[in-house]
Amino acid sequence: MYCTRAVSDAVTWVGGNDRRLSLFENLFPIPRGVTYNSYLILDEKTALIDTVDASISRQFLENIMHTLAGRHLDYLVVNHMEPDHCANIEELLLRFPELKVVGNAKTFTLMRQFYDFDLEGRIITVVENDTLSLGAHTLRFVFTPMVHWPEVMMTYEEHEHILFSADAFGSFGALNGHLFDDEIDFECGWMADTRRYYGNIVGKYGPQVQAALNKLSGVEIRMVCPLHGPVWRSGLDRLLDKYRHWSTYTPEERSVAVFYGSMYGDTENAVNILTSRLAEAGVKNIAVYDVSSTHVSTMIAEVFRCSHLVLAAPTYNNGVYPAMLNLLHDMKALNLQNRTVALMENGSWAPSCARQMRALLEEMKSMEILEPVVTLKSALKDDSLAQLDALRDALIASLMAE
Ligand SMILES: Cc1cc2nc3c(=O)[nH]c(=O)nc-3n(C[C@H](O)[C@H](O)[C@H](O)COP(=O)(O)O)c2cc1C
Repeated sequence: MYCTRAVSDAVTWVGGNDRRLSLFENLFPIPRGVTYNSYLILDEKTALIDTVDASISRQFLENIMHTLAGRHLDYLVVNHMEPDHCANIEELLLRFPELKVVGNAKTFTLMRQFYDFDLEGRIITVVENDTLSLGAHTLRFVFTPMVHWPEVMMTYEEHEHILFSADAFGSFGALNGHLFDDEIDFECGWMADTRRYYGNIVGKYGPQVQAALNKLSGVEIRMVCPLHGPVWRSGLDRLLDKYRHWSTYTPEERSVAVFYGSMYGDTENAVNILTSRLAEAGVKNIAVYDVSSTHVSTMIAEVFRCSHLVLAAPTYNNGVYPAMLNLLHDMKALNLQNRTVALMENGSWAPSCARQMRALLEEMKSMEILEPVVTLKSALKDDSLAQLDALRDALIASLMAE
C-alpha cells in the first residue's frame, strides 16, 4: 500500500524509511534508521527527483504508481548517482517507455559504470543552469560537484522556490510519520544526527559546500528537500547557519569534548579528575567519550561541534592507543581543522603517545596545542596533580579568550 506525503499541491514525497539497516554505508551506526527521499512533481509534465535504495523499492514503486494515478512519468532527474538513490532507475525505464533520464555528463558516466541497462535515446544531458519546463514548474540545474560526489547537482524549482539538494542538508534518522522540520523536535535526536551525517559524509568537502552556498546565496529558497531526513521549510536559517559553521570548520560552541582511551582505568581516572576540576571552575557542558566504546562517527560530530578537545591516551607498543589513532586518522581524513587541543598521555616505561598525537595534529590545519602536556607514568600521583591543574587553567583561559 502506498505511503506518501504532500510537500505542496504539486509535489509529493514518495520516499520511504529503512529501520532494519544497522550500518549506513556499512560503516555508520543508524539506531534511528534512515530515510531515502524521492519527490514527484505533477504538472503538464511529470518529473521524479531521484529514486531510492533497493531496500525500499517496493514501497517506492507503490508510492509512485499511486501518485501518478495512471499518468505517465516523463522525466527522472538524477541529482546524485550514489547507489542508495539509484536502485530503481532501470525499473522506471522499463515501466515508462517514454521516460527520459535527466543528468549531467558525469551522471551518465557513473550510471554506465554501475549499471548495464540501455540508455540509448533515453537521456537528456544538462549543463549548469539549464532549465526544464514542466508547465507551471520549471527545474533549473545547479552543479555542486564534490558535495560529496563529482556528478552531484541540485535541482531548483523556480515556481515554488524548492531546492532539491541531493545529499546536502540530509540527516540520518527515519521519519516517524513527520516529514517537515517543524513537525519534529529538532534538538531531540535530529540535530545530533544531522551533524553526524554532515561531519562524516560531507565534512571533508567544506570548500565545495562553501562554493555551493555561495552559488545559492542570491536564490530565494522556501523549502529544501534533501535525499535523507526531514524537508526543511521553517528552520532553514538555522540549518544554513550550521552549514556555514561546519563548512568553514568553525566550532559551533566554545565548549570542551574529551576523548580518552584507557585499558586499566588510570588515564580514565585522570580524565575524571580533570573534568571535575573544570566543572568546579564553572565550565559547563563538558562532553566525555571513551574512544573504545564510542563510534568514531559520533566523536567526529562532536569535534565539529566543540571548540576545545582533550585527547588522553596510553602509549601502546610505542605508538598511540589504537582507538585514539583511529579518531585522529578520521579527523585528518575529514579535513578537520581550527580547534584547540589539550593532550594527556600515559605509559608505564616510555610514554610517547603525546608526541605522536601532536605530530598527527600538526598534519591538520590550524590546530593549537595547549601547554602543558600531561604525562602520567601509570597511575596519577600527587606530583602530577599540579600538571593536571595547569592544563585545567590553560583550558579555562583559552575557553574564555575571544
Ligand atoms: C599491549 C600494551 C602495550 C604497551 N606499550 C607501551 C609502550 O610502548 N610504552 C609505555 O610506556 N607503556 C606501554 N604500555 C603500558 C601502558 O601504556 C600503561 O600501563 C598505562 O598506564 C595504561 O594506562 P591505563 O590504565 O589508562 O590503561 C603498554 C601496555 C599494553 C597493554
